[in-house]
Amino acid sequence: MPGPFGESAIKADTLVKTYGEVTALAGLSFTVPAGSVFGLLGPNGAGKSTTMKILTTLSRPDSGTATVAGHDVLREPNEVRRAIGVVTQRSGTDPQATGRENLLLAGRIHGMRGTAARSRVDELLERFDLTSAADRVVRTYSGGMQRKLDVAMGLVHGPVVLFLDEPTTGLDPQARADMWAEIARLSAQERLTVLLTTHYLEEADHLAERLLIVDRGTAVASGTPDQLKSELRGDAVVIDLAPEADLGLAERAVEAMSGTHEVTVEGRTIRSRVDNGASAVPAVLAVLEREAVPVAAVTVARPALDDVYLRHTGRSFAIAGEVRV
Ligand SMILES: Nc1ncnc2c1ncn2[C@@H]1O[C@H](COP(=O)(O)OP(=O)(O)OP(=O)(O)O)[C@@H](O)[C@H]1O
Repeated sequence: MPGPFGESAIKADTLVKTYGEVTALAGLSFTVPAGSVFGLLGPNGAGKSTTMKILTTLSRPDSGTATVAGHDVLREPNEVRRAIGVVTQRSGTDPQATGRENLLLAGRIHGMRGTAARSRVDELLERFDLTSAADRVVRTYSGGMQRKLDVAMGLVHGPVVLFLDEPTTGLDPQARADMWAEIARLSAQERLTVLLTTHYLEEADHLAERLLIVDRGTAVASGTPDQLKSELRGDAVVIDLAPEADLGLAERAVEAMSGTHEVTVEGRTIRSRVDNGASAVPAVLAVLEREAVPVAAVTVARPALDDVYLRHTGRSFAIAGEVRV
């Protein structure tokens, strides 16, 4: 179902931004379907923050255009600001005020007053599981609670697009899992469009329906996490043979199967690449049974997003994270 501004909540078209000699964005284009979670990934200095700043009207591109929620970021910045929520890495909360006071203040900044503001704040406190802590000052909150309050503040005026800059950096695993669940719920149930940047490939894989890998100000790869991973040579199927199995016979049988590549044998383990692991496993088992080769175990492993990242940026994610370009 198209939203009020069509199927795309964000359209960036050939964005260029330079800072003196440094080209932060070199013609970046992408679209974000309405109601989806979109992940922007890239090493330090790739241009993620610059992109966020342009889309949230805090910076102007040298050239190129962008629309957010159907409004042009340059010609209609006020309409864009009304339609978006922004949660930056640095918390915008006042630690000396209570959670409720912070939310009421955020509402007031958006012109919300009286009963409407109070009931919206109650609703958000409830949704983010902060009701019992609502009247405590924020400096007593755990990191996870503070982050939830940050996101609640970004949502107080009911935006249709939410920008989240590294939403779970510094959170413990439980708080991260809670935040993931909340972001997934917001997009699924409320058709909120979420653009997030993250340094956690696992987070991008888990949460983002589509990903854009940015490097040196341009898009180097995009697609669903599964699409990006399937660009690699498919799934790995690992067959552990029983001790009495005929190794040579098993290897020949697997090699002869169509759609099976790169068959290698190590000890009693046969590894191969297949296009689709889930459908290949029953076929592999059937072939080995026909040849009377006893099998101890079969496992399927999908390529990790880190492999995709390495392929497209020439650097592994962990190393790239430390490199300033
Ligand atoms: N205000 C500025 N003045 C000068 N150079 C800047 C400015 N802002 C960004 N840059 C440069 O532009 C490039 C892109 O920076 P940007 O902050 O967009 O990258 P990023 O992908 O968000 O990185 P990070 O993950 O470190 O936040 C970098 O080379 C950066 O040094």
